[in-house]
Amino acid sequence: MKGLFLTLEGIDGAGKSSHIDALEALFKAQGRAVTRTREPGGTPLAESLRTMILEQPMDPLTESLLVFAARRDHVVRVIDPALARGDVVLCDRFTDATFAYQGAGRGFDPAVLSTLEAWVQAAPQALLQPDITLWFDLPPETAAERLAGARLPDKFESQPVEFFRRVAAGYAARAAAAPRFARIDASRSREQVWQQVEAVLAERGLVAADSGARA
Ligand SMILES: Nc1ncnc2c1ncn2[C@@H]1O[C@H](COP(=O)(O)OP(=O)(O)OP(=O)(O)O)[C@@H](O)[C@H]1O
Ligand SMILES: Cc1cn([C@H]2C[C@H](O)[C@@H](COP(=O)(O)O)O2)c(=O)[nH]c1=O
Repeated sequence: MKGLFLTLEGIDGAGKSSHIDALEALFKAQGRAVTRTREPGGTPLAESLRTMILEQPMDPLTESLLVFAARRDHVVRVIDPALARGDVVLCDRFTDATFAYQGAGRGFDPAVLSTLEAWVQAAPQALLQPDITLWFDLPPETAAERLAGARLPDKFESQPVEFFRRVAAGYAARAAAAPRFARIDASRSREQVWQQVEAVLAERGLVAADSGARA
């Protein structure tokens, strides 16, 4: 069976992670093997880099290089082998996050990011890209309200709302340019958000219409 690469994207606090358990259950109920992972991270080396990226101040080029270094290790050790086995890879963030955060958020040159992407995601036929990207779209003010008090903010979560407006605009631009994006209105209740996720997967023929899984 052909592997399926599904990524979840959105600003911090958009509600992505709240649906990963249900996504895993949904695909497993269809008889699929699932590899769950995240970025930055997903391998011991990439998780070490994640700690640096999320905790230490650095300039946007350093940040971009570390994010792509982590991604290279992740792609080679986890994502490529899982897709070759025919797994569904559920990845909490991937390269769209780099264009949104380092590109739109930090103002770093997207042409340099595209070059790094080409090196890191090089594949025999074409660039490795997600088959589908669930984009959890939520106003930054609502995300900030949801995150307030929920956990200790990391380097990115401590950024002002203007930063997240730019990140959100970055995601919107990526989504407008690539049909693999499916916009999820993340301002709804958890149940309504999950219903949108299920509907999108069914519309795209990735799961059976009435799968029975619940968020
Ligand atoms: N639909 C919803 N309505 C209200 N609150 C929600 C909803 N979905 C998630 N939340 C809450 O919002 C907060 C952020 O959710 P979650 O951790 O899933 O977001 P995230 O996109 O994974 O964030 P991050 O990328 O920063 O880890 C959590 O406290 C979660 O319980
Ligand atoms: C992949 C990737 C991530 N980031 C940022 C986005 C988030 O603020 C954190 C990851 O935290 P999460 O709770 O696991 O979502 O990292 C980034 O700036 N660039 C990237 O490429």
